[in-house]
Amino acid sequence: MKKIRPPLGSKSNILTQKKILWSIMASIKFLFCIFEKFFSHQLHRFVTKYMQKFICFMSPYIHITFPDLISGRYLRRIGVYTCIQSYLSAKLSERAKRLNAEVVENSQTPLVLTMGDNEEIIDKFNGVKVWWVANHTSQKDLDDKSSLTLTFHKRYRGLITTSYIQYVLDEGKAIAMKNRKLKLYTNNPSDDWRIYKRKWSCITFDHPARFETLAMDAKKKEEIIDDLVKFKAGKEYYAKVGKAWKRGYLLFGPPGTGKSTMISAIANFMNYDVYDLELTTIKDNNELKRLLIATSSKSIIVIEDIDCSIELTGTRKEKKDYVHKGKYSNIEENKVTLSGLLNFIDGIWSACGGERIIIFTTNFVDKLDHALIRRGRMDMHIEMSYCSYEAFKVLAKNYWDVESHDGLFPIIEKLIGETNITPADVAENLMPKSIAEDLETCLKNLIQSLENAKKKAHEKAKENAKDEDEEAQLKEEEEKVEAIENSKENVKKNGVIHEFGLV
Ligand SMILES: Nc1ncnc2c1ncn2[C@@H]1O[C@H](COP(=O)(O)OP(=O)(O)OP(=O)(O)O)[C@@H](O)[C@H]1O
Repeated sequence: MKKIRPPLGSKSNILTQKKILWSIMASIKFLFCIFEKFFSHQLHRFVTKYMQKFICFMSPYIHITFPDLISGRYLRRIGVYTCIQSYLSAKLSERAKRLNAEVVENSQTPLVLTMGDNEEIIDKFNGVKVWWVANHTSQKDLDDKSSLTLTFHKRYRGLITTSYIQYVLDEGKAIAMKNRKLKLYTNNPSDDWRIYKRKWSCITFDHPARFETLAMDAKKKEEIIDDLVKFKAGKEYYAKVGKAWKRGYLLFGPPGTGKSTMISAIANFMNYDVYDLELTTIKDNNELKRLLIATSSKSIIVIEDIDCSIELTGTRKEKKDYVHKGKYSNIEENKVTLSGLLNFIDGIWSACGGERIIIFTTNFVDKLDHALIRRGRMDMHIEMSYCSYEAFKVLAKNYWDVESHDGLFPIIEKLIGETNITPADVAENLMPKSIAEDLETCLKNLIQSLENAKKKAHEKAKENAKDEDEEAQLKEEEEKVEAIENSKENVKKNGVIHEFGLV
């Protein structure tokens, strides 16, 4: 009798298929258990290894894993993992469905969204599809490990390993740099290097100064901004002309004219970290070089009050003479020499890393050795001068959001043209000391300060003139006495000659 088969897709047929599937799976599991139980560990590993190799050989896909090597470190530099994560977060997080939220301290955007565990997202590069998967393994007694795996078809190996990965790294680095908070570094005394394993200590750099709030001549400000923009975009240009990608600025002017404020404005404008180099704690040129090597690119290296930090004739100076009197005040000599500093600025080591700005500040530009500040080393000399009316208007806008005042601005304009006042003093007057102080009170305070400064300058000039007069009078008298003495001497000499003549 002919057996009647149940129709395909019927309930009994599906049940039969399920039974077969279950029995195949059970058999595999059974075989696997026997294999695990009766074969040695080595053989087990050997078979697993070759199974994996076989699967890889059969699969047309390539997998590249990028581990998070520096997870959890205090000084977290922007590494490959961070770059890729930034790229994926910014470009693709809207496509991912499971996200991790992280509160990152050093980021401009405190809440950073990254791909969730085992989340997969697809990216396209020149029409080629790639897959990114985030992995996170948490093992007992071991550190948590995170990694990102990139999968693509082996046909596109060349394109992906050269162009795409580089593209992702460049984009990710730019995004990470834009999002991070700037850092302010200061060098540790070398005796502490071994203890803390760090040459530089850092804190978040949060100075609000910007070029818009900087009170100075608008044309000069524009020139500086143009120079910075050109420098930032100048990677290829510097390579073409064979020059290291760095630029030096010398800021000079009286105290309180905004040299430090300018450095902060440059750092914020360029989005660069600041390395504040304290020369007086450095023992010798070698240490100076090692500190330089430990700085990163996209940074500003600052030496404030360079005239107080080093003997600029090239000879050494006693440490106890320095303004800085700390741990090292008992050290007799600072062995950082002028030639060491010149090497620091443009020796072969200075080229490592690139994209660096070096800034010196001084109140006494004439005291500096010409070799230190010649063009090429300090490419731009910027004079920070006393407050002009234009600069005052910037400060008035900063502090009170006003651009004019019919009664008081013209008086200030006249007085500011007649006397020297630093932007720091103007700023101090414009800042209200209590809630009761309004704009008019502050402007009147400023007028009072300007009048006082004018009076003081006038008295000083008079005193100087008096001193000069007295000095001139004294000189005249001295000359007269000298003339009388000379004539007496001559008479005496002539007399002697005469006497000789007589003989
Ligand atoms: N050009 C300026 N624009 C805006 N604010 C300024 C300017 N100059 C000075 N100030 C104000 O005065 C304060 C002191 O200025 P700053 O420290 O930048 O002067 P400096 O020239 O570096 O002085 P020093 O030579 O004593 O170090 C700043 O905090 C800022 O508020």
